[in-house]
Amino acid sequence: MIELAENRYGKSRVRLMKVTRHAHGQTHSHDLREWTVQVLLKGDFATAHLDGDNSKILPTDTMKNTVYSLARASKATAMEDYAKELVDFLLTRNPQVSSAAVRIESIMWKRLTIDDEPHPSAFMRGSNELQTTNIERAQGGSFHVLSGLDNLVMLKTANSGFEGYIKDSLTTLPETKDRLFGTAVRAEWRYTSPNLEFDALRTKLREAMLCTFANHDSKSVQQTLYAMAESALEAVPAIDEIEITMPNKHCLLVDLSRFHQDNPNEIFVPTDEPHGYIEARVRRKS
Ligand SMILES: O=c1[nH]c(=O)c2[nH]c(=O)[nH]c2[nH]1
Repeated sequence: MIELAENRYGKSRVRLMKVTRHAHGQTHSHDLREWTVQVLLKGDFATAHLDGDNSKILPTDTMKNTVYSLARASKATAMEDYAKELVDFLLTRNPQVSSAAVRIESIMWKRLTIDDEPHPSAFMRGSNELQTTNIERAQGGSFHVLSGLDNLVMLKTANSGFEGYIKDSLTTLPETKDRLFGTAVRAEWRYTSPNLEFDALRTKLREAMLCTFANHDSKSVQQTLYAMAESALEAVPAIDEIEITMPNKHCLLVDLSRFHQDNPNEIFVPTDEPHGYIEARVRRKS
């Protein structure tokens, strides 16, 4: 006997750019947002899978159109608030849907500075860092808000060592008090309420993590990751849990002795693969 265990469907990689135009007399200024949206629905779709009956299927093409139409209508500035509107819209119009989830990844655009002045309508790509949110709600239930960031690439050239680890017959790694520490942070935190100043909290949380990364006297990636999580939980009381992933993007010291040169931690080979993979979820004790 075979049965349908679980299913969900929706539209992925819906790319959207929104320009908000502010007019101030003769002058103008624009805000720019670029989002990649995913919509996923769970519900009563068994007959579609089992019988080929699409009568309960909202086409994913319609979901894509909904993303654009609601983006036009929405006054939300934080992507969390727009995602909530999208979830509500889909649940209200589709009783066959038991829960709706929206994920948004926001691309970093920065305003150009020209002649020391912020330009009203020209932007540059800030970095490949993404700001993310996942909003989910069941029919009649409340919102679950998980926000985060991805690919926050950072490196520190001091205050990082790695010593005192297990040594066995396969150990080749030398102990070091002074190494480069490069990483690309992925983080996801859970808000305890769906009604918050999401943009301001995100800024505060991100700043706290950056500050800890920069200033931490690191004995390992593990210790710094935990310290960053702790500082995020301290900076933003409205979250109760954060998961952080930090690859250890090794920078290997080049042996220059073959050329009768010293190398006092100046010349490295940056490597991507293989890399260490460190992950932890840190939460408030209940
Ligand atoms: O910070 C580190 N943690 C490890 O677990 C580890 N393992 C390793 O080879 N180098 C490092 N660095």
